[in-house]
Amino acid sequence: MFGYEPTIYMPKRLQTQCDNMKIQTLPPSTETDTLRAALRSSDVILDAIFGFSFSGPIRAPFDAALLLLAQSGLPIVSVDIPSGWEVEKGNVGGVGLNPDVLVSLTAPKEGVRNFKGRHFLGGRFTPR
Ligand SMILES: NC(=O)C1=CN([C@@H]2O[C@H](COP(=O)(O)OP(=O)(O)OC[C@H]3O[C@@H](n4cnc5c(N)ncnc54)[C@H](O)[C@@H]3O)[C@@H](O)[C@H]2O)[C@H](O)CC1
Repeated sequence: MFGYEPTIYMPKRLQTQCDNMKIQTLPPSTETDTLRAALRSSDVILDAIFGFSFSGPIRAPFDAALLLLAQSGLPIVSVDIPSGWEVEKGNVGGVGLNPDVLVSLTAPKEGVRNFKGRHFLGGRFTPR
């Protein structure tokens, strides 16, 4: 896909598209072996697990998954809000990822006000 070989963890509603495009997927599981193996052969994590509807405490299997992602040492790019952060309060539970790059969608969310990494704003903007 554009020269990349993505592996998608828990694609949920995108499973059909992934199958059609022959993109490797990892199904929901409390076992972390497949995710751990995929991380070993990855260069970067594109984090889009949770967005602004996340509120703690984090439930399984995401607790173990987020820990693995954080411990992988790979660069992380988060979409809209880092997974595990609450939209208004930020990383209050301390379980959230700490990405190198954040791409906020439409508008930065209050919870990332003190985010210190590279921060981009993306989306569709309409003129007044
Ligand atoms: N709608 C808009 O105007 C915009 C939306 N944006 C982004 O779009 C997605 C919307 O995704 P949504 O499904 O509403 O929310 P999440 O991605 O956060 O996923 C909800 C999902 O997570 C589960 N969950 C919540 N808390 C926990 C927890 N503690 N442990 C485990 N699982 C949890 C919940 O059950 C749901 O299944 C979103 O990314 C927005 O950020 C843009 O902002 C653009 C405008």
